[in-house]
Amino acid sequence: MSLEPHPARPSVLISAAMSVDGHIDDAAPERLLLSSPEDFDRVDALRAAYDAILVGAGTLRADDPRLEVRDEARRAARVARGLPEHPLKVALVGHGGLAADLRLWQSGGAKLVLAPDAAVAGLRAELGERAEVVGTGAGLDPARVLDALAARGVRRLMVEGGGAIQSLFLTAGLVDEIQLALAPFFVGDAAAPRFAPPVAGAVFPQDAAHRMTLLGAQSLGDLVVLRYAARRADASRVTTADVDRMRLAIELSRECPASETAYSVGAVIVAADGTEIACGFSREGGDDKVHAEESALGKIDLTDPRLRTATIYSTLEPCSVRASRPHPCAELIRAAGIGRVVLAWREPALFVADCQGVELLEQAGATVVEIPALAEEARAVNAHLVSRS
Ligand SMILES: NC(=O)C1=CN([C@@H]2O[C@H](COP(=O)(O)OP(=O)(O)OC[C@H]3O[C@@H](n4cnc5c(N)ncnc54)[C@H](OP(=O)(O)O)[C@@H]3O)[C@@H](O)[C@H]2O)C=CC1
Ligand SMILES: Nc1c(N[C@@H]2O[C@H](COP(=O)(O)O)[C@@H](O)[C@H]2O)[nH]c(=O)[nH]c1=O
Repeated sequence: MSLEPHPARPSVLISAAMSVDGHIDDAAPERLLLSSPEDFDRVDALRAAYDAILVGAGTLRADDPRLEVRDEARRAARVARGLPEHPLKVALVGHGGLAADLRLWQSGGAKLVLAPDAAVAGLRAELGERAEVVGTGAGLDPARVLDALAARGVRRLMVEGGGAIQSLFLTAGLVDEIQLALAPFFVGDAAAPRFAPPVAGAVFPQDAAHRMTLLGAQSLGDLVVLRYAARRADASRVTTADVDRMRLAIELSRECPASETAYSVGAVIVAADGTEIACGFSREGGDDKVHAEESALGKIDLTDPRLRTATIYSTLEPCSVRASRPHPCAELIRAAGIGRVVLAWREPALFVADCQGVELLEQAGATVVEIPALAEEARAVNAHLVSRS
């Protein structure tokens, strides 16, 4: 576990072609061409403008794509700008099982396979020199995928699909723009893959109350290409639901066994759909060292996919150093993949001279939100300590 600061995450474009009834392919084994030649040329120009192109394992298996910049002049223009001929080709893979003779491996340009740590050894054995294989931790958190790409100098990422990967980035609130080519026909098969299918337990931030901004609609022969600013989730805003959940965390903090040497803190972890995942409080369960966040995190399954879009509420700023345990709570929170942290009260200089919990979390890419209106209530539970500070 480490909390290295990371360079800015790349901007993310989702590019896809869809039938008017919302499908990105049919159910037949051959790849369905939704785009026209002019539209494929538009996609080629887009590819040439990006640092990396990403697809999921499902697309690799179904379509066997090359993901190349086809147009020679565009490749030459990239080289003239000091770039490689082709953008970095990135595959997100969950379990392995990629054929050694996929066209991607024979095609030009560097290839990077990102996979959960558990799948890395198998993929390296499968692929040999065909692609670099890098582990992303316990699962495939899209924010960590972006961090890994940022560390390789990727500033602009084009996500080409498929459906599961579109939903993964969209529901994580990590997409800046969508370019959707609408093909003038129906697929008419419920078994056919659809654009951005629903994901259990996840919500799309671009809902009816948060409509996307139309950037343009271009006619291209019989297709129309829609461009939307996808509006990232505004995670830095305090919502009414945040206040309600922080009040719950403050209630929990009142359950802490009394201590003269440690704060009483409550913590609640909530999924993006509002479901409570876990909660905890300081010194819970007879463990006189356990912190509230640590206690809550200790009750969850760290592979739970809801964590990547979850929020943790803590009445006190998560700790940045600990004498009694190896990992401070700021580190535990990021290691769990939780990207949003809401707190009521910054840690005063009493037990630790200068708590850096907020700074550590922000450096690690988390969004930290304070609710100053509830600070006094959270502090009051600790009045016997802070009256001395
Ligand atoms: N019309 C268009 O513009 C496009 C259409 N397509 C179509 O999309 C279809 C493929 O889409 P789909 O089957 O959804 O596959 P995807 O390409 O979206 O890949 C999904 C796979 O990605 C891996 N993965 C890694 N991390 C995650 C995660 N956190 N969540 C979900 N998946 C993860 C899994 O691999 P593993 O199986 O190893 O666990 C999973 O099976 C094809 O029919 C293709 O033709 C694709 C691109 C563009
Ligand atoms: N079928 C379809 C798309 N499919 C996308 O194009 C990829 C294939 O790229 P290549 O290797 O260059 O042929 C494929 O894997 C998928 O990402 N894209 C589109 O713009 N329109 C389409 O109709």
